[in-house]
Amino acid sequence: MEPEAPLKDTEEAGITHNCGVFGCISSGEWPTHIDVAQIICLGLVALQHRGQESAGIVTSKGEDTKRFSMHKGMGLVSHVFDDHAMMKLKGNLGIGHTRYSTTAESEALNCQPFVVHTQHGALAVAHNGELVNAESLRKKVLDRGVGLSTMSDSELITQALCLNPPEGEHEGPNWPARIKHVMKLSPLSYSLVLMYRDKIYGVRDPYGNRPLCLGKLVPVKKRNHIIQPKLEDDIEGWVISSESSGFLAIGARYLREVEPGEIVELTKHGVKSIGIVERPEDKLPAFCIFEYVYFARPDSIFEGQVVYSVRMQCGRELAKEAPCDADIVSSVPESGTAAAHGYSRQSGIPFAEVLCKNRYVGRTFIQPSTRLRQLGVAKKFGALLDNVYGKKIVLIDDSIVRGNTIGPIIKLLRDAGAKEVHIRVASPPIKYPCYMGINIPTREELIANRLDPPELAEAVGADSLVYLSIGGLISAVTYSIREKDPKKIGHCVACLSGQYPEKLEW
Ligand SMILES: O=P(O)(O)OC[C@H]1O[C@H](OP(=O)(O)OP(=O)(O)O)[C@H](O)[C@@H]1O
Ligand SMILES: NC(=O)CC[C@H](N)C(=O)O
Ligand code: SF4
Ligand SMILES: [Mg+2]
Repeated sequence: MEPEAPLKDTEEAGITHNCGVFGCISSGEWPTHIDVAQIICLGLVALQHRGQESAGIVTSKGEDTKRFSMHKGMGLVSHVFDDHAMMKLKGNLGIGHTRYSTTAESEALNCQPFVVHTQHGALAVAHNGELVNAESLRKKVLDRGVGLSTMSDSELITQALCLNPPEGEHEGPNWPARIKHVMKLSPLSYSLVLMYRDKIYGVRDPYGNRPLCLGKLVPVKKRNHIIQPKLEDDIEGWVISSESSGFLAIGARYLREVEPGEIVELTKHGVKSIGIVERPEDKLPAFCIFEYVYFARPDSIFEGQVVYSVRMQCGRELAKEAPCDADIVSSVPESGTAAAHGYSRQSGIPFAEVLCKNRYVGRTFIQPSTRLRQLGVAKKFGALLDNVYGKKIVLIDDSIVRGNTIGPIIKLLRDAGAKEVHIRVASPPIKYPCYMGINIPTREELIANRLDPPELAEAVGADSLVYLSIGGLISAVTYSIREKDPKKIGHCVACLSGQYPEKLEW
């Protein structure tokens, strides 16, 4: 059967937009022997999946409040940071950013980190998230008679940090108090890294909506290809990052997550927690559940668990909720694969690959024109004929958003001789917009608002189609952390349920 409605007027696939933030500070004697800018650059490469529009790095020697070295530009990290750019970036500490725009245009003006000159010297800020009350905060800042040069909510945060805290300041700037003040003015969503003179601050909003974690840089001694840390006191520095995925690549060891509402301070002497801004009493954390489902790299760690293992558990839950009589379980690579392995283990049906992905075509949504985007899926996959021909297949994908991807893939499999194709989706139907840093299509564009599962199955040419339930997703995500204090566990599922962590301003 030819795929119908979901493929009309298609533009892109998936849910888009996030950002990556990264910071690094060297320990011991300054000037340091480690190449801080290079570490940040590699750290950003490992966060590239979070943002591919622009990238920037700001470094500092840590002795001067007036001067930072900075390089920012449009495009991928490897494109922005050529040898010439890297030469400019000297220093003992620095922060970096890789961006997908949410609140202002994707153009050079809005590249991050933002640098602002305060009454006490230069401050650099990198932000992942989106302020839910940007409008009123914007008004507050503008009412002080200060101008903003962009529409970016990240620049707004930077300027809001220039406001003196209500209790005033006596001996120079009190950054922790300023940060707390801004956190009280805006509850979410942000994970921030800030640099002022010889310090980096890391900040996670009180709901912990966006991820942020800490690592330590250990000396790299290659022996049998294993990175061996020497003694504890040999630590070469500290890093802070949206995800831990890049830590091994830069010789860093995972330390811990920054807690919801926590402010941490990184200096040449170490990392310390300098305060927590609490949520309202009755509120649980609201960590974005789609970090587990789709955004994050599978080797990252959130809440003490590896993302890949959580995705496998989603597949197990799906097998319990939506069993299927089939010859093989397979996946839509990349993000659906871990869940397919979980489904296979739970059901006892063997896993086999049915699609070969062209690794040089990136996530579908980054394609530049409508025509190329429409061709996206076809450009991206080929069918593995021997695994497909005459088979009843359960095909797992992590999510269905606009419904652009799944129809052409089913057609590809049928053309290759598949006997039956049953779709199982390792997350629930997405029905509502996100106001916290993720660009989810409009309600009309979201296929789950137009077609229920049997209608969608028919439209995309599947023999059956079942989504994981919200309860099933939450139990997969909390499966390995169920022993933890229940007050410390909570996930945002607003795009699935319509229940937002805070009352929205509009
Ligand atoms: O319903 P749609 O709007 O078509 O979007 C859903 C698809 O988009 C994402 O894949 P993507 O190709 O972006 O990335 P991936 O390789 O990480 O799976 C997601 O994993 C689904 O496969
Ligand atoms: N996706 C993000 O986290 C974006 C951060 C910020 N709102 C911007 O648009 O630059
Ligand atoms: S609404 Fe959805 S995408 Fe947005 S933060 Fe919540 S779970 Fe994540
Ligand atoms: Mg996919």
